[in-house]
Amino acid sequence: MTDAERDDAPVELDGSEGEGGGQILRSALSLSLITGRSFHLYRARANRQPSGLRPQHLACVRGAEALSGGRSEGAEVGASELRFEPGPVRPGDYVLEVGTAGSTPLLYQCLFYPLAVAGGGSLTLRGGTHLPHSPSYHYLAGVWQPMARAFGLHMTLRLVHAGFYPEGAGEFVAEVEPVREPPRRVELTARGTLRDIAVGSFVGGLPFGIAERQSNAAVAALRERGFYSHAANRPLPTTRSVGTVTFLLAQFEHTIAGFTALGRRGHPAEAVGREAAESLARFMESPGALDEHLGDQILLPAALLAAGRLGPAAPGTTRYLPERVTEHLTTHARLLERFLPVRVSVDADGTVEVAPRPPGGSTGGRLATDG
Ligand SMILES: Nc1ncnc2c1ncn2[C@@H]1O[C@H](COP(=O)(O)OP(=O)(O)OP(=O)(O)O)[C@@H](O)[C@H]1O
Repeated sequence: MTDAERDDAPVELDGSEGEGGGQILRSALSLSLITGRSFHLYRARANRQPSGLRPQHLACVRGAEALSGGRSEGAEVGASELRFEPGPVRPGDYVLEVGTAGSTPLLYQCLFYPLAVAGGGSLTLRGGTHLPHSPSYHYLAGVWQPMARAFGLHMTLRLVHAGFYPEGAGEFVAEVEPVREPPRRVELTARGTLRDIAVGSFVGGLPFGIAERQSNAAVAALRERGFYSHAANRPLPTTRSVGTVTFLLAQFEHTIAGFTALGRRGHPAEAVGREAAESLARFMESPGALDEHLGDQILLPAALLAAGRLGPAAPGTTRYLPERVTEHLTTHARLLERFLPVRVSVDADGTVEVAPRPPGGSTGGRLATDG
């Protein structure tokens, strides 16, 4: 056991560091459940307006308590300080609500790793499934899920109802398997040739013609840039909420990238389709193997692999080239190094390496963002 793991004192976390958003809390909860270490978060979400914890963050705290019988202090809306003490995670089936339009994919990413490491189970999550500034359900299923599989983390996902802002009221069900055969090394430093672009255009509770207009615009904007794509328009089941989404899934020889654009009132369907196409076009201009969001999200499984926390296999190393080194990425990296004996470093060309920390070694090297 290393120093980083032996320490019984709560991990002290300054929530205003770097990006200063909700991700610090969500990842701290995941890591606390996996390592058994408690934490004290202060200045929570100091860089956001309004600052402090929001209902969707509290839903993650409640979820972490439900999985482990752990305890928290200070978990209230608007709170800037929180203490969390985990219990042992119990494999099993859980039904959790994020409340009005909180993100179920973000809640899932928080609880999935502890549940998988503990032996698996199922999560039925209710709230928003397609919300701004978070992974959409389609991104989770199309991009994040295959990435997790590369680390020996398997799941089955099923969308029951889509939930859009502001009502939310969506639901998805995840069957989480125990970890199997983690790899020794994950190398995602080149995407290789482009194989396929699928345009998915969806409407929930709104006229189907909107889905056709979104996908026509996305296909045309891609064609103008020299990319050929194929489209499928689908209705999504909803309960109370209505909304639309365009999701582009780009398959490369070695990696997958995904781009979500959401409809909003007063925003033409064509603009939504073009927005998704432009995100993909920007990605194509970079040498990145992974889109910028996966670039911060992959750090958690990579760190678990490097710390030997994914089953009995020896610690492994992950190397990848994200579209951009974002502040989300660097903030997340520093957090992981607080809980686990790992080192995250970024090369001059932007390649990220997550490796076991050498005995007596310091934390990562250059970690400046490019933006
Ligand atoms: N379009 C997108 N596709 C996939 N993932 C996304 C997208 N937009 C944001 N994300 C991911 O969602 C997460 C959001 O983290 P952030 O710290 O901003 O959390 P938050 O709780 O939403 O923040 P806030 O503190 O603003 O409430 C990040 O992992 C980011 O990569």
